[in-house]
Amino acid sequence: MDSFQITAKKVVTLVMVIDKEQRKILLGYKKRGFGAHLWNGFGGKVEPGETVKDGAIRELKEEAGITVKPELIQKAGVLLFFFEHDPVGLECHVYKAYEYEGQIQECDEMRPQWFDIADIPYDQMWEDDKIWLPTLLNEQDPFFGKMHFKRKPVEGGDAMATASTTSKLSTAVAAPVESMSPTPFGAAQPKNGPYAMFMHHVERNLPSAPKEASLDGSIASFES
Ligand SMILES: Nc1[nH]c(=O)nc2c1ncn2[C@H]1C[C@H](O)[C@@H](COP(=O)(O)OP(=O)(O)OP(=O)(O)O)O1
Repeated sequence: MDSFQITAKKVVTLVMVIDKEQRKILLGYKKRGFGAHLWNGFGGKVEPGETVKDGAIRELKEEAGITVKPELIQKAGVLLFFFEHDPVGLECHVYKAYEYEGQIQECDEMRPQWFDIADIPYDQMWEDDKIWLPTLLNEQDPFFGKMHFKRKPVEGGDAMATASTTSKLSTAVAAPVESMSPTPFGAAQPKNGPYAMFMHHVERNLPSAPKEASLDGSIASFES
């Protein structure tokens, strides 16, 4: 486990927008950067001077064009990601929102699209999402998760999606969104990104949401 020891962490956010009535979830296709070519919630680094929640709201606006009021966005959990031989872990604060304002819009980083909750493209998402996203959707939050990743070998068919993945995506149910562009599939794409999940542990139904994780992988404090 020494190869997973971290000495620092980066705080990032992830927002899941859910339409309870229609049983749909808004995901974004990441066009570039960390996690490129995967579907995910909206989020990114928290900037100096802003709260984690404010960072989550800002990233949602930047990446999906929509606004959520601070009182209508709820902390669903914290995930701590460890990457082998990387001394910096990711502390990812996951939020959920059932209401939003504004028009959903694509940006240069993300292409938003609604998916039926029964048809979430887990095979084109970070591998850990299938572990904790059902927890959020089933309202078994707050949760705390620890996920350990190993880098996939560059060669080998396993690390690459095949044509069948492409066709699955094209059948995903989508509600109309302004200014959509086609997903640039065609060439081989990374399946679930360049990392393989090696180990995971999730605690569900916590009495309150974790606020911060310790470098040893435990919960340091809870939201008051
Ligand atoms: N294993 C994982 N599972 C997951 O579901 N989301 C992950 C993940 N690892 C990282 N993320 C998400 C969290 C966060 O929204 C984003 C990483 O934040 P980054 O700041 O690196 O991303 P960006 O390139 O979007 O940065 P910004 O420039 O801050 O927008 O990727």
